Amino acid sequence: MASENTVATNISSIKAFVEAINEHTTIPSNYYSFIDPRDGDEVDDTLAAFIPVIDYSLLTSMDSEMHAKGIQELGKACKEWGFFMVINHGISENLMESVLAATRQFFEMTDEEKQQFSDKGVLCPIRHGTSMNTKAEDVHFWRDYLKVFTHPQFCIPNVPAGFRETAFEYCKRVREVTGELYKGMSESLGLEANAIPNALGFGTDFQLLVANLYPPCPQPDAALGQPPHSDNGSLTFLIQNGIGGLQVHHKGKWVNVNPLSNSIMVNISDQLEIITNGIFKGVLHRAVLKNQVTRVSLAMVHGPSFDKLPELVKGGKQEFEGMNYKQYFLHHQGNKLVGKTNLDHARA
Ligand SMILES: O=C(O)CCC(=O)C(=O)O
Ligand SMILES: [Fe+2]
Repeated sequence: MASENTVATNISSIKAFVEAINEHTTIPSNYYSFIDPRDGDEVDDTLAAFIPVIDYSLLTSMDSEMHAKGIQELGKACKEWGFFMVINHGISENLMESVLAATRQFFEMTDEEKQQFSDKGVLCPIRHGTSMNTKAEDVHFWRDYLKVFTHPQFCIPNVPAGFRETAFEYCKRVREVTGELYKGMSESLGLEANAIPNALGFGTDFQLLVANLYPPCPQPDAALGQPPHSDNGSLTFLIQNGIGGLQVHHKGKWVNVNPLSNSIMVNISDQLEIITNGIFKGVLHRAVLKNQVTRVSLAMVHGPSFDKLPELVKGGKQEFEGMNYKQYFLHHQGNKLVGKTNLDHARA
């Protein structure tokens, strides 16, 4: 039995750790994110009803009034929340469920089967591991992950059966929606539609699949699945297995996200904040835990082309220094994630 005084060392999978403990009442002390449960962290659910909903069919509409309405709503969401739910995106519920099921099956493979994918470094195209960055962090997180490069090269493993095919289709569809959102965002800033796609090198852009597994946690109020952070790319798409856990930070409060059925949660990330000179905000977010069920989420991170220096699309006093995305990615993934401090690294 784990006790409050236990410091867990060498946990290479929190899933395996949880399965090995039959009776557990406390978590290892180096998983405590909060001294007192959720110490000083106010959750305000009255804000949840105001989370922006973006109707994708408006953005792609041939009707100019409808299109303009979609653009206006998208721009507002990017500026005020840095987060929204997309509806009517045209990606079938069946595909979303299949890719989540295949992801879950990946984690359900034996430790021996997963061993070949164990994390060997940030630039490794397939890596399976636990927490966020076990080498750099003092506190660990109740999460196992699989991270795979999916564009320009598609590197999904051949196991479990069907994972590669389903993920290929999902990644392709999500990238199409990303391209349209980039165009809509450009227009919302009064720029021509291709301004953001061009600034990010869309075409040879980077796409990363991040699968997250959060096993049941005996003290869900003491630990976190992921700490408060912003994502390193430009736009992240998130779906989950029907179990909530994402919280976004808005106006100084945490807000639980309960996505509308068949919607995709989208967050603005650091690279869009950089190229818009801070007009769009990368949202601070974190993952909280449950004590009875396993949560699976699938984040598709979209970033600029790896070797391109993303270009500024909005003028004014430049808030950020140019840094190519590969450098930024290495910095973000190779260090401890503390809020949005990685963005400070790119500040002018
Ligand atoms: O699982 C979640 O709700 C959050 C995932 C996330 O923030 C990430 O993978 O970057
Ligand atoms: Fe994230």
